Amino acid sequence: MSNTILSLQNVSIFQENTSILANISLNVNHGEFIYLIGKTGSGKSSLMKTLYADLNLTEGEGTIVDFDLRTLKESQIPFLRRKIGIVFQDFKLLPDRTIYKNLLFVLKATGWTNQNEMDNRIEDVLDRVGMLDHANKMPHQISGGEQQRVAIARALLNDPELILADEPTGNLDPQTSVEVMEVLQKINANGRTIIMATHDYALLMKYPAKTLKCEGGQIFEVVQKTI
Ligand SMILES: Nc1ncnc2c1ncn2[C@@H]1O[C@H](COP(=O)(O)OP(=O)(O)OP(=O)(O)O)[C@@H](O)[C@H]1O
Repeated sequence: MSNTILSLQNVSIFQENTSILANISLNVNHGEFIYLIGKTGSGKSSLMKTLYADLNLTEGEGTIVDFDLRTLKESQIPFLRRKIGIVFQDFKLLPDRTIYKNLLFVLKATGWTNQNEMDNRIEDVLDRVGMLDHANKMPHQISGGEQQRVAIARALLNDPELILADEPTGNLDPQTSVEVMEVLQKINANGRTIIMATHDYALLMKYPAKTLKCEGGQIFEVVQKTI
């Protein structure tokens, strides 16, 4: 098996015909933790969206968790999304149902049918993020940090090889950010690859890792002291 989980070659990314990132190349190996930084509007979210096929890849070559982004068909997107866990800044939990039912909804939507297996899986992922005791609460009954833990649990449901986290601590206070980061670190220590877009330089300093910066339509690796 190749050690590469993500490869982009000479990729250009557009939003409504405007070039956002031009002719970029990057390679991510299994098990890496990668930060993606850069000013507002520099293209971090556009890159993330390309990786989870919310934006079509129209220029260059890209493969991710063994899917070819250039030739990916609409019908393959659900299968790609099962191998990628996505975590957003604003959690995106369904407000009208409990934590348990939020997770059940995702399992059913991704093809699970056996009730015992679904219950075991939900218990497992909630336990991993320390939220097992909150399964029957509604999203509004838990804090932002707890909602983000649940969102991470949701991303883990299908045991993805790669987690894409787009500013996962953007709505959290510094202490809660550290707690959520500890969860992501643990997931990475268990062998999962994580790409995390962030503006939180305090976290970068506390948890050093390979850092890629979007700037001027390009993406390049930076060493921490020059950030
Ligand atoms: N749906 C869209 N339609 C048109 N233009 C868009 C769309 N989404 C983003 N853009 C533009 O693409 C550029 C890159 O935006 P993007 O969201 O990728 O940046 P970012 O680095 O993630 O910013 P932030 O740190 O604020 O999240 C910006 O100029 C933005 O206005």
